[in-house]
Amino acid sequence: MTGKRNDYISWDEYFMGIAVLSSKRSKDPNTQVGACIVNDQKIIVGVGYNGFPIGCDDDKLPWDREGDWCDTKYPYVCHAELNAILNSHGNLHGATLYVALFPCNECAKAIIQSGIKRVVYLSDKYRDSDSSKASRRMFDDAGVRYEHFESDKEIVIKF
Ligand SMILES: O=c1ccn([C@H]2C[C@H](O)[C@@H](COP(=O)(O)O)O2)c(=O)[nH]1
Ligand SMILES: [Zn+2]
Repeated sequence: MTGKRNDYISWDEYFMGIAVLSSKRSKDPNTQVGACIVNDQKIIVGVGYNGFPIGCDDDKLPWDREGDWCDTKYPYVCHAELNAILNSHGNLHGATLYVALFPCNECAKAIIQSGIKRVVYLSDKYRDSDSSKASRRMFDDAGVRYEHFESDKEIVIKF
């Protein structure tokens, strides 16, 4: 056989694959989110997933979705996009964020402020929420492009 193989994955599939793999580290029982930031040289400059802050015990803080706000996960969980930004090194201006879930309004603010200019997302399950509407509004104003990830590939990892 001669020549290169042609069933290799695209850059978008590669980086979204890393975002999805990162989500597998999440301990959230309902929604696992991973994020991967890539600079304009196609170099990964940050990864993250949703979880409690460093030093906060995942076995002690709540994972509930409902009840008294302080007894749910929401006030404590650090979102995947924010973790990826906080974990990043180097300049994020013009970078692309690959993320397993369309960013909430709080993450949208951090994305814009960090200089990220393109967001590629997989799930948009909260599309009709006020938070998603606010994110789209801010992205549109700030000139951040966002696009749904499309692929017909299946990537299986077996260890
Ligand atoms: O922009 C976002 C929005 C949400 N997340 C995280 C935060 C939570 O851990 C889950 C959402 O939980 P639900 O049970 O689906 O409400 O997703 C994130 O990382 N980034
Ligand atoms: Zn968020």
